[in-house]
Amino acid sequence: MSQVPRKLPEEEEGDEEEEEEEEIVGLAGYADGAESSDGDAESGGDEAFLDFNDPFSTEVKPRILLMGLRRSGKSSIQKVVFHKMSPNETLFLESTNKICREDVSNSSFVNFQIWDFPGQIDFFDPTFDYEMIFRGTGALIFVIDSQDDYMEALARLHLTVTRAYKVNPDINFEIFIHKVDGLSDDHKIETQRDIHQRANDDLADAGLEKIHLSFYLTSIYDHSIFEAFSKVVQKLIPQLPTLENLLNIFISNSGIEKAFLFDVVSKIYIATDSTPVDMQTYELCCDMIDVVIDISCIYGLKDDGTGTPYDKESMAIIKLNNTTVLYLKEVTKFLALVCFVREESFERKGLIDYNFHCFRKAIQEVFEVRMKVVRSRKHQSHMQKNKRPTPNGTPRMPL
Ligand SMILES: Nc1nc2c(ncn2[C@@H]2O[C@H](COP(=O)(O)OP(=O)(O)OP(=O)(O)O)[C@@H](O)[C@H]2O)c(=O)[nH]1
Repeated sequence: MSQVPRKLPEEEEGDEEEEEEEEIVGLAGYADGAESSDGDAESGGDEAFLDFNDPFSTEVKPRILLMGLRRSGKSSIQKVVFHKMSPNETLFLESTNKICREDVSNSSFVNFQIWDFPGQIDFFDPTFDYEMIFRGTGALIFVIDSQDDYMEALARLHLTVTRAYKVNPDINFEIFIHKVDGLSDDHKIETQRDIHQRANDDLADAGLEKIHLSFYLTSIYDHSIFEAFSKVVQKLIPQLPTLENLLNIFISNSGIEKAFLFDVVSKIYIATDSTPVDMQTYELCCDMIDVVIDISCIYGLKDDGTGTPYDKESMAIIKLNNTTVLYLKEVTKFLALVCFVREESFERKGLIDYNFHCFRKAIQEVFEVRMKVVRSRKHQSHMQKNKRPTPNGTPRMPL
């Protein structure tokens, strides 16, 4: 089953060629057609898997697997992060009984597929082709319910990680110690330490200490799940170091304290400058995006309901009572820059805006490089197809 990604109002069909390119570079609009270029994947056809075996396509459209025991919270995470479901509503989610594949590439900059596995599935059943699944995977998120006894989860984690690593050593293993909203601060730290220790000991006992596991404390009841997902996604973005560099240059030349590049739809931040991120700052950014989109949806659309709530004109300034200014500006149709600026630095808004203009241009250039590669690749494969003779031996093109 594939679920339709959340969309903001107004959907238009775009030119097929253009749509595919835009989707890859992340410059596509909210108005993109609902048709997914992953139609093959959705239908479960072989072509989808062939596509994932191609290192280039893996790079641009990685697959993220959500695994873990039953009721650990996998579907809730997916619904809250990508469908804006309120955490309380997840109480009524039914147990997943088959693999749910969702392509998020048409709904946001963040361009990947999420596969939600049912907790009770025995994916090492010989009839189940796990090799095929792990081969095209960028990240494997293993969800552990911290409010439950996690011994069984740890055993399953070990089995999953070792099998997956054998098939594809490049997978990022991301462990979500989930539902920590029910734990005290001390208990959280202790649980994380214990899980970390046991999981790594198990790997060391199996002689696999080279496998790296990353741990996150998460809950759908606060922003921790968005922050953790941001970090998982960032590791899959090949342009990340360039984006970080650009952000560093931008903030140091503009007197800005901190800047985040956000995917507006999912509120995942795809890059930030190299100063440390604190949770409160991130939460404020998320709240600001919500305010901007909500107000724009209510007052920004035309009388007949057309228009988009986020476009080239989108920007917002919020002055906090602690002499800090929050400044949001549109970068591309999917991305927003959210900055923290001191009031005195914000007096030089002209300078900030000029630097922003340069920053935005640089970002677009970064993605244009990718677009050129995609175009030339497409052209090459088109030429190769045309060169192949027809089944009766006659050439397809005049020689
Ligand atoms: N307290 C708390 N409960 C959560 C959290 N995330 C999910 N839950 C609850 O956990 C229960 C199970 O969530 P699901 O998302 O259905 O779990 P699942 O892993 O997809 O389960 P299967 O589909 O059976 O594999 C639901 O009642 C959720 O409301 C969390 O962060 N904190």
